[in-house]
Formats: sequence, structure tokens, C-alpha cells
Amino acid sequence: MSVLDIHKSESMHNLAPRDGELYFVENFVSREEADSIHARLRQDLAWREEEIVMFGRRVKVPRLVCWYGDAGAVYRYSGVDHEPLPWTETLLALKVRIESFCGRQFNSVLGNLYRDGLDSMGWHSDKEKELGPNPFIASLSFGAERRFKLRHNKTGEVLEIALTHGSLLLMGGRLQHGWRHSVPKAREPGAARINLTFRTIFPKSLFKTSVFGSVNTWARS
Ligand SMILES: O=C(O)CCC(=O)C(=O)O
Ligand SMILES: [Fe+2]
Repeated sequence: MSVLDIHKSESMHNLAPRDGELYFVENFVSREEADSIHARLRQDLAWREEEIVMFGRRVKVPRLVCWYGDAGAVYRYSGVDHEPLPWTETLLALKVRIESFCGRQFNSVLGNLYRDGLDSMGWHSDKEKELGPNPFIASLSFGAERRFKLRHNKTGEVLEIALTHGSLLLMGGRLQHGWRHSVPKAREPGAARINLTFRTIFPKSLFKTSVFGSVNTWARS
């Protein structure tokens, strides 16, 4: 049985050939609405630069980030607990809409703003303990189309999906265990892109690692 509820699973095709579930809904949000949501998210969200320590050096993460959610959906990063910012009206409306589509619930969202084609996300999987044993993640994209790549940990198979304006990608089951994913730099500088990954964070009392903990990334250059 699919990670999605039954009536959806009949019409949606799992794109992962093994180890997990991957669904893509191209026009989850219509183009016109996606234009206005993109502008609002860009303007309203508290986008910030983040630094990580890599090989003993502080480097800027090559994108801007923000973290929103229910109070208590805390992630631990650089030895500090980070409380999410409270839901904005736009984020909450998107959360509810995705929840009713998938029949799953989320308590937080990680925002990534790729300012241009030089911004990227390195190979990683989202399998931190706070996300539970088989994380279910809904990823909504706005703005410039970017390539999303997945690579199987054992077979090396590579999948590539064009994440278009207004599209929704769902990752579930064992996907985070079997595969890594990345958003490589674009071939052309291009325009900005916003990605929202809706997640469920389980109580911090049970877990100690970070939601960003395994995100292997490279510096902006
Ligand atoms: O920008 C994307 O599409 C991917 C984001 C992602 O993998 C993440 O936030 O963990
Ligand atoms: Fe990810």
C-alpha cells in the first residue's frame, strides 16, 4: 500500500523503481496563483543566510533558508535548539491544501531560496531521527525550474525530475534510506526559485540530531 491514501495511490505513479516512494504532481498550483504565491513568499518570509562549519572552516550555505512551524517543532543545529517561526497565512494555507491532498499532516516547513542558478543543494538524504523512521516530505516549488536529482545508494541509478513552477513532489516510504538527492547548480544563471519542504518533526525529547545535520552542501562560488 502506498504512503498516500488509497484514492490517490490509484491515479499516481511511483517514480522510484525501488526503495521508497516518489510522486510528482506537475500543476499542483496553477501558474497564475503560483506567480502570486512566489512573490509573497519572497517578500514575507524571514530569509536568512546560514553558515556551516566544513573542514574546520565557516562557509555560507549556497542559498537562503527559513524555518516555520508549530511551536515545539524544534530542530537542533550547531549545538542550539532552533524554535520555528510561527506559520504565516500563506504557509498555513499551503500546508492545509497539501495535507488534504495527501491525507498526511505536517508540523513544519523548511524554506529554501535559490537566488539564482549558482545557488544549489548538495547530495543528502533527509533521514534525521526527528523526522521519524520513514520521513514523509512534501516539496513545493515556485519560480525558476531546477533539476532535482536522485541517486540510489547501492545501484548508483540516477533519476532526474524538472521541478517546475507550482509543482509538488512527494517523498515517502524508504526513499530517504535508499536514495540521496540534490539540486545541482544550473547551467544558466537564471532566476530565483523558492522551495518549501513540509515535514513532520517528532518531539525533541526523543531525538538529539538536527534536521540539517546530514545536509552535505558546497559553498557558493
Ligand atoms: O530545493 C529542493 O527542491 C530540495 C530541497 C531539499 O532537498 C531539502 O530541503 O531537504
Ligand atoms: Fe532534501
